[in-house]
Amino acid sequence: MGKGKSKVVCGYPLSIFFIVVNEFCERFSYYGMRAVLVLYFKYFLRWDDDLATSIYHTFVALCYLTPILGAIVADSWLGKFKTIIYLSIVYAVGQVAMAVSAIHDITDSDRDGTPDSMTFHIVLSMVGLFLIALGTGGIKPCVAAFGGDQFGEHQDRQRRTFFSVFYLCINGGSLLSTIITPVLRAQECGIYSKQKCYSLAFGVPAALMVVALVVFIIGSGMYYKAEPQGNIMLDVCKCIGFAIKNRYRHRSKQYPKRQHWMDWAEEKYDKLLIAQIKMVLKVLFLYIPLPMFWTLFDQKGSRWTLQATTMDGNFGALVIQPDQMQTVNPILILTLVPIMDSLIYPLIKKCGLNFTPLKRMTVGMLLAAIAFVCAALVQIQIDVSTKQLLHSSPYILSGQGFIYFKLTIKGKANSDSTTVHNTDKATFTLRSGSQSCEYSTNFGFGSSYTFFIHSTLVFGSNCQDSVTAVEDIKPNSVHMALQIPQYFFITAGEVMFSVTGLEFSYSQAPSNMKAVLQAGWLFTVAIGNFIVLIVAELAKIPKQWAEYVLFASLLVAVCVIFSIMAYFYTYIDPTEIEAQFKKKINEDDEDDKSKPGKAEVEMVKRDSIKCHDEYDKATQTKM
Ligand SMILES: NCC(=O)N[C@@H](CCC(N)=O)C(=O)O
Repeated sequence: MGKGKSKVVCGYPLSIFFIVVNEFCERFSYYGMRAVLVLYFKYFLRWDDDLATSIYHTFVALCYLTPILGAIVADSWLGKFKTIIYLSIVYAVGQVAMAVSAIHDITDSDRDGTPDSMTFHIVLSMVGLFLIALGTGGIKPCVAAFGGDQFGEHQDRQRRTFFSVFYLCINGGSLLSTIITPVLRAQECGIYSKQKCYSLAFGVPAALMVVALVVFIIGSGMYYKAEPQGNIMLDVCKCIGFAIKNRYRHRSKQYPKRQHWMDWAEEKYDKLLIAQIKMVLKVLFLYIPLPMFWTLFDQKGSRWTLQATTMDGNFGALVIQPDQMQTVNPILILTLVPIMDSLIYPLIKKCGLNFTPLKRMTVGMLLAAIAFVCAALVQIQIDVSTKQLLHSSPYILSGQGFIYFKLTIKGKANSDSTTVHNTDKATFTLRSGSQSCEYSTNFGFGSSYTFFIHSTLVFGSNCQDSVTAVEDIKPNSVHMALQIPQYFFITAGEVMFSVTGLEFSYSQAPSNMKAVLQAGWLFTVAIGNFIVLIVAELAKIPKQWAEYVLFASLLVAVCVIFSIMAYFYTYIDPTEIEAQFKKKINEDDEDDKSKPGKAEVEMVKRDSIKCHDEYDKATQTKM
């Protein structure tokens, strides 16, 4: 059944239990730390919003670039198992560095509650983040591919289920940590003085990373560990370089054409390697349009959260903060993945439709585009209902015996600033020397008020009558629940696109390049994030709804291109192709030994024909 020494439970190798638990803990660690990172920059390191945002996105982008490094190390040097162990240690050290960097007491020699040497905290946290990006990115392509490796050749169904469960664990970990770490951060802790407890908010993810590592090591005896097969990336680059050079040297018409430009490497390179490179190039070519999906998907954390700040988060007993709306995504993932796997896909199959991976991914893209149309409609609703400036208070009342102050009620979640939460009855204390009095009022989410305090105010008495509140900006009236449809569509799209793509990247990769192709898949996420920055910077569309429509249209256009490319894609079984190649190569070697005088040029031609035959035989199914 499975390939390792693992026991088999209900048709699944027991070893994958350790892999999915490891993933759960690792994702808890990653998303938990990420959830409070911007607030740490802003309120602990005292950075402004722009610097905090830029460093945050640079960190996320780095997390999706380092998978290439991890994959190269795994596939060509250490193997996936050792790579996961070593990089998990690097990762855990990074998380611990973050936790330590957030202990204000370390440099708070005057014990006033603020660090005295910010440089120490900044340097330590940057080193921590670099190690985390190296660790999380490095192990990411290896863990998924290592899980896939545990299944035997005839366990396609189980392997597909594994990738779904794997995705559930990612989102289970992310959901829990996104709820828990902000709560931990809001606690107060410290030795000399009590401050917001970022060290605890980073410390718990660090502990979870150690748990992830321990769980992974416990499963050690059960795993199937494929041996690394030399510096495959270097071989691939050399082989491609040689094919291009050789093709250029033989550009004259007198040389017969070859079926594929990579066949020009045949004079020097193993036919198996050439076939494997062809497989990888085919999939990488198909990846070209994919970043556009991530461009839309990753705006949940930016544009959609900003949109939520202009909405009403009052759900009766529960007041939802704008950034908490993001938890709708993992909640929906946990609901939709089982529904899709056990109901929708089998139903589609029963109807006789062949809903292939590439068709699923195409539908996933369309759903993401629909999500952005929903976001645009919500935005129009917000724009219509919004925020007219009712008064320009300073001009109305200057010099009339009033002093005034302005208060904006922001929909920020648990920020460290003095935030008055939606529908809270806020109480202000007005002081003059030792005298004071209190003023209370109710606020609406997103509203802005100017308070006029009469200069004849008598302290000691109730100051309620001496303060006049004027509403400058109306409270948000469009409810955050209206974001649920866009979250639903983007998450349904994610299930079809991302879960399927993860498995597709594994199943279509040659045995020695599984992690490399996973890294290629993750690289599309990094590119997608860069596109957000570029489009947001260059397009500068004044209306937010129009920007949403632009992104939706771009994705639909890209989706059409992808569906055409997918139509011409032929699914392969890399294991079968590799086995056939190895067999043929052995037969040829035997042949050559028995016929030593055969002309070399004839041999190249014959092998080339066989090579195409094997490849063609094994690539029959279309989109
Ligand atoms: N719902 C978020 C999620 O599942 N994220 C996954 C996949 C991210 C990606 N872009 O590939 C994760 O591994 O964090």
